[in-house]
Amino acid sequence: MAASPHMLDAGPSCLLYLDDEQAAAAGLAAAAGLIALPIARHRFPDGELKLTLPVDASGHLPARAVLLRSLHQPNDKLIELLLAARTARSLGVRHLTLVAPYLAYMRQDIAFHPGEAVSQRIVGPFLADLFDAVMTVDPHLHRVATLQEAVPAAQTVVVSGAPLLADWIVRQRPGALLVGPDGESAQWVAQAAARHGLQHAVCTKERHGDRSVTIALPPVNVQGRAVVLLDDMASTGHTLAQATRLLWQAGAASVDVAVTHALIDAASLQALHAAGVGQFWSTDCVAHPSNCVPMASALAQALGGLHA
Ligand SMILES: O=P(O)(O)OC[C@H]1O[C@H](OP(=O)(O)OP(=O)(O)O)[C@H](O)[C@@H]1O
Repeated sequence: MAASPHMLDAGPSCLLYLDDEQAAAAGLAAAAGLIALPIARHRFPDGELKLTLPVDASGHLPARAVLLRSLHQPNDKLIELLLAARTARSLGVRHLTLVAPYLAYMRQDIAFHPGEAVSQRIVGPFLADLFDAVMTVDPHLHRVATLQEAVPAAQTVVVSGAPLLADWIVRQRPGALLVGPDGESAQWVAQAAARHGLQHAVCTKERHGDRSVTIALPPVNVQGRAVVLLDDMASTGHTLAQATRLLWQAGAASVDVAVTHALIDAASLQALHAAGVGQFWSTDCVAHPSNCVPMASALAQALGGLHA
């Protein structure tokens, strides 16, 4: 079936997803009123990938489509996006939106040493070349003001997990003190605190290496307070572990953690608990046992705005 102007006007009509994100796709499709269609994957013995897109009886896809792919552990996934997006175009998709709840390769935004690849400046345009629009949640854009700068030439939409994390936190720890572990987290901590009239403060952090950071607590009295550390992501967990130790030393009554992106593995999470973290909560941007805050409704709402 060839794409008609009517179909283009009708908004996205399908949500394409890879087979390991069936649950996330079902949630987003239901919230957004889309039909979820799986892309089948086959890995050849030599490691190469074959994708098969879910075409209709005449071998086509709808004129508008959304591709859901959260980009944690991203290296294979970037090849998937390349194969899927180019194939979708050849099968009739004229407007293609990437929904990447976690957007990878945004953290290296400058060359810290001569010769380093500035990944954000390479992966962002790569995605812009494949997709008409790119949507993500709380991207890590330290020295870049907007996602549009990182992903030029595509329409960009940023959804925040902070309000929904705040709703969760206030139910679990009413009256908590929200603390951000570094300057960049201030944007999310302030937003979450304002939503429920919570007190908040932000640490300062110096990063020395992948697993080495120095943190200083803000000048706020944490004695006897239920503290919730709020950040965009936990990866090795060293940032949150160090902040947690300092908060306990300063007399906090409890320290829990809420993050948008739970990139942390089981061993690092265990180390975080050993450092004094009580509960560890996350949105479902990255599938993880700690997921307790679904993002489907917020993403669906943003998709509606994108295609309105
Ligand atoms: O769990 P971890 O391994 O500690 O990583 C997570 C931390 O890293 C990121 O900040 P980062 O230090 O990269 O901020 P920067 O952009 O200021 O370097 C992120 O915002 C977290 O605070």
